[in-house]
Amino acid sequence: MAGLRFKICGLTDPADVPAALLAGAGYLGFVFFPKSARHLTIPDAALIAGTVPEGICKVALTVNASDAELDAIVGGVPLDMIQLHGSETAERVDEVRDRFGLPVMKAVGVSSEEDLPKLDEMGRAADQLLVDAKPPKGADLPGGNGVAFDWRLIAGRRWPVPWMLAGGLTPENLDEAVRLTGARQVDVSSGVERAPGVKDADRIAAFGAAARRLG
Ligand SMILES: O=C(O)c1ccccc1NCC(=O)[C@H](O)[C@H](O)COP(=O)(O)O
Repeated sequence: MAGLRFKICGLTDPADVPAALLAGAGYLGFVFFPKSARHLTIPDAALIAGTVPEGICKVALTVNASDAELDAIVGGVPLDMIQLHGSETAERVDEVRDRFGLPVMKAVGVSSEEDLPKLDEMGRAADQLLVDAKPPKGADLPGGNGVAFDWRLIAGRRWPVPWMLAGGLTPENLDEAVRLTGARQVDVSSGVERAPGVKDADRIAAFGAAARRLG
């Protein structure tokens, strides 16, 4: 398989796009979740996504969104994929794919072995899996918390669809995370920020360099 592909998630500024592209990102994520510091309005997301060249996958990240909310997002922003990051069921994954005609990436939070069957279930339903850390107790956000899970839990596990490792990744720990899990796609948000919702071009470049070394 080709080199390590990565997604920079939670872009909030138009200047984040060239930084991510220069680093070699293959996916860019836009967060639609008002409690998040990375939340974008539809016009702001349209402005940023509109600058992304063809061939780079633009992902809308939503949490238990209704059809009406998804209608507004998909109707207002140029997108290539929908990420479902809430408690959506396999049936909802199918519904969203059918209604919007876009591939669906389903996020599953992992903190113990008990979470692994969910990965298998969603690996049969979704077009891609995002294998993320479960949020800490009491967290406001179901993802983007900058925490990692025990990567050994998924060592050697595979699913029938492409999957991405996420949760607490940084330029510094990417090597170990990939070595332990065998991931060929990864996702990062907090690890390339200087403050919640504020991406750091130098850290994005460092993440891209770490990904290239693993490619
Ligand atoms: O990033 C957010 O603010 C967010 C809000 C609500 C649901 C999910 C969210 N992020 C999901 C992602 O795909 C993150 O990139 C992923 O959880 C990894 O985040 P991090 O641990 O901060 O690198």
